[in-house]
Amino acid sequence: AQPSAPAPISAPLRDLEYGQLNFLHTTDTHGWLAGHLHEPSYSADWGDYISFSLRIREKVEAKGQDLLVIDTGDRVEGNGLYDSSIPKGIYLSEILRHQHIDILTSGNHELYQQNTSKNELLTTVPNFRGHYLSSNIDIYHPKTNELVPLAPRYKKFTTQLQGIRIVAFGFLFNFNGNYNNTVVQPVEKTIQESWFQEAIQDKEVDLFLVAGHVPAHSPEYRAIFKAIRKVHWATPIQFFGGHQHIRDYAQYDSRAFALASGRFMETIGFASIDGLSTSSQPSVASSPVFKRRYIDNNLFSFYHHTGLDQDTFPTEKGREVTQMITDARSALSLDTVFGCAPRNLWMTRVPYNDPDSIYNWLATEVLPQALKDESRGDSPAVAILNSGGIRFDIFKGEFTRDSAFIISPFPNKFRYVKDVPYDKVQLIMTVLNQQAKIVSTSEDENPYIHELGTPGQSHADGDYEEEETNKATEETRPLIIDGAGSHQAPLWAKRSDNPDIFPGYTTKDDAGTDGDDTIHSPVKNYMVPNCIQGHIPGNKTALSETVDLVYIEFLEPFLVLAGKFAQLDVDFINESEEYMSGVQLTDLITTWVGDNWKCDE
Ligand SMILES: O=c1ccn([C@@H]2O[C@H](COP(=O)(O)O)[C@@H](O)[C@H]2O)c(=O)[nH]1
Ligand SMILES: [Zn+2]
Ligand SMILES: [Zn+2]
Repeated sequence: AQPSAPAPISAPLRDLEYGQLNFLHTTDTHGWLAGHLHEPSYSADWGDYISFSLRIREKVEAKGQDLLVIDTGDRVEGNGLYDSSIPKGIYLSEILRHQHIDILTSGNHELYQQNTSKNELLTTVPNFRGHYLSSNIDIYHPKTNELVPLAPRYKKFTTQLQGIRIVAFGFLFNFNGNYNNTVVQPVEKTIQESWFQEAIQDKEVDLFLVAGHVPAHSPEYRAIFKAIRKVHWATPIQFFGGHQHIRDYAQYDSRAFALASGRFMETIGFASIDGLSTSSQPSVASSPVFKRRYIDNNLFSFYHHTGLDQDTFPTEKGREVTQMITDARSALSLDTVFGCAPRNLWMTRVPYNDPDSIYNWLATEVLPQALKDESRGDSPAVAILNSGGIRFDIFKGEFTRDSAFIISPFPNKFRYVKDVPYDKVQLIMTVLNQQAKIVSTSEDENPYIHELGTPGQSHADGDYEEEETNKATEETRPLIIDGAGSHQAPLWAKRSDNPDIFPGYTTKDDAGTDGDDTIHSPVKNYMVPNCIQGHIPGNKTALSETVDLVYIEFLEPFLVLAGKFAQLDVDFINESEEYMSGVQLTDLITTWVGDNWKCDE
């Protein structure tokens, strides 16, 4: 039966512009497959996304067009649905696999821990066999210890309906923070290898598709673009990227574009290309036309773009996956409440030293009050955290087991070295927060910098003033509805008369300012330093000349470098010891919340 027409809802949405070949893209989902439970604008879950892609497929295939679904990595670390199970990821892998993904790749987060990359090799790659590509990652096979590609380097395939001939690759940016069971080869070196050179020599190609956990604007993608263009001066190239947690679209030339689709299941990226050649029509007269759209991940947008409604939109598979997510969250007790936050605490909505900054809260309350190694007696300490280790805001209200993993998912412990001159610690802080100047070896942006600070931000000039960004904002967040579950459309979606425009993503990219599907008003945002410090005890003036230098272990390689610049004669790797019996930041936060943030009876 014909689905009934959707209820007319007046709202400021831009439509999708379909083409001969269409794409849906996710990146940096970091375990947020339940969507955002407190933010209606991003409240659709992986089950809804499955329904959405099935419905879009029906729509485009009815017109004889093709659809490809892409994911570019960082699927793990960042949400209780992944991080709270033992072992990590057991529920997530099962939920993920129900989406049909045509091309997927690994991010850096799949490689930090030995078990995570092992799980990619033994579970995710087989779950997506024939679709998972890994052009520049090798792994020591856990059974044979042989160094093998994590997944096939590339593939050539032909689209179902039109016979568009595609050569696809799957890259990771030049990452060097991986555990030593994997090897990431720099992109620039990989593209000189014979398999890549042979792949791009193919003359019977209508499109090169480069999926990767690589920023849309990056030296890595420019190198791949140049390598392909050396052989094919006009063949269209569509890149999909990620890692910076931003919406972005880069134009390399009139036939080569790169789309990056945000983070944390806030965004479903859409791209389309018209005017491609095909196997049956190998030459076309006109130039291809590329389009892009960033879809806010909520049911209101999904209904709008599919032309369906709450009765006609859901698919059986989508409903089943939504149920799987609900069951997994319940099995993992993710709604267990540890305390109630008295106010919102923001990552970038306010300056990092503002009373409403999450970093200020950590530096002045959590670290001084909860981080203390009793074996160190009265020794004062300075504890250093990388801002990038804090992943999300805290909302006023219930602070749950899920919240703890959302804010601090990493299993990093604290380490320390004794009796470090206080002035050297401050010098180290200065060095860490100006890392860009010190480690940059070329004019290109150095990916090393991204390994320290808050994702999506560059700290090159060391200033932290207000700047406009395209992130979601506090004004979006008052839409939080007490007690609301997921599947909530934005509040304004319910107003059919004169919809308000709420602040949110207002993306500016190489194609202009019309990329977002939902029209928002812009917001301001603040830069965050690479690292913050907390004084233990908290009173700085009472510090003696030397302190214990405590740091989150992720920082150790950066401290080695910064220590050299500060002329501190400390061997961090051999002289440091575990602090407070190996407590992790997540546990520290949970304990502090339980002790300090009581819920009203
Ligand atoms: O153990 C870890 C691993 C990573 N980080 C931080 O994560 C970001 C990178 O995250 P993306 O999602 O790839 O952008 C990096 O800036 C590290 O600061 C960490 O703190 N601990
Ligand atoms: Zn990420
Ligand atoms: Zn990443």
